[in-house]
Amino acid sequence: MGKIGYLGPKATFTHQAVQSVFPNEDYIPYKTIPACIDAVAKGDVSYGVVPLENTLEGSVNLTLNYLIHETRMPIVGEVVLPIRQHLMVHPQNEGINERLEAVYSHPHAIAQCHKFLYQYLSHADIHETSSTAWAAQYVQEYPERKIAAIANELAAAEYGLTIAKGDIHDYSHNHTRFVVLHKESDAFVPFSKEDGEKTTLLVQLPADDQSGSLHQVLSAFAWRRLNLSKIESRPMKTGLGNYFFIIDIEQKLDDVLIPGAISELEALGCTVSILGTYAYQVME
Ligand SMILES: O=C(O)C(=O)C[C@]1(C(=O)O)C=C[C@@H](O)C=C1
Repeated sequence: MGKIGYLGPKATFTHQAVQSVFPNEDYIPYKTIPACIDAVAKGDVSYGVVPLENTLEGSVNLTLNYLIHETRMPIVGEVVLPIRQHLMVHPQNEGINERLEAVYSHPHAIAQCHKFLYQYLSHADIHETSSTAWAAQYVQEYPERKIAAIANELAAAEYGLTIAKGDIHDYSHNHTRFVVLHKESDAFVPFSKEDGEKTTLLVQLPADDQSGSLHQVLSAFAWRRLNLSKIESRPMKTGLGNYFFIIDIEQKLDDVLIPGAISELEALGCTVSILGTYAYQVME
């Protein structure tokens, strides 16, 4: 299977996603999402796993931007995990919640707990880190400081922290989609079960902006009865008002329908790239 890269350090949510898809393999943690994607491109690891979207916070922009603008690595699989966020402190600081001076975590985790932080910890400074587990490790290293991390149970155990308050995410339906990347677009992913299939397209509208262009794009899918599960616009970074559209279709690339839709979009003057065609697994 080769080595599997992920957004580390040990005990991030991404680490959990990796373990659920690739049990008992060699894992390599990377400090950032771009470093993990580049490791796949350079062949330092065979597969890379990075977060893509959260139910409460939406897309992980860093992942999307890097995959679109910097290093196009095919998506070969997706895993969806339930996300439970906990507030954790060094055991020496148990019971000091009201006197906490700062809270550390990944921006997405902080955003998932906004209401909790506003209600109970508005006196504390909030610091963003490259991952939740990085924040937990930092709290472990500074027992003399009155600080906490927001991270998962695995991180509390890995870094010897005490959970001061469990399940602090603002809405119970909290899930994150993680994508599996590989240099070969048809690489095998050892899912224990498959819950569905998807194809992700990147569509650029014709340069001469005309009324109804997006409507025509959507029609190409609608009359073929291709169900879409997501459409999102992302800046092309060429000027205000210039966007790509990322479109998820609820099926794998076939011989007729999706190629037909792509040809129709190209005839309309769109530029279309396939970011991946893959199966996904939903973990309980
Ligand atoms: O920091 C982590 O533990 C991650 O795996 C990153 C990440 C994210 O980017 O969304 C993954 C899942 C949670 O939604 C919060 C953080």
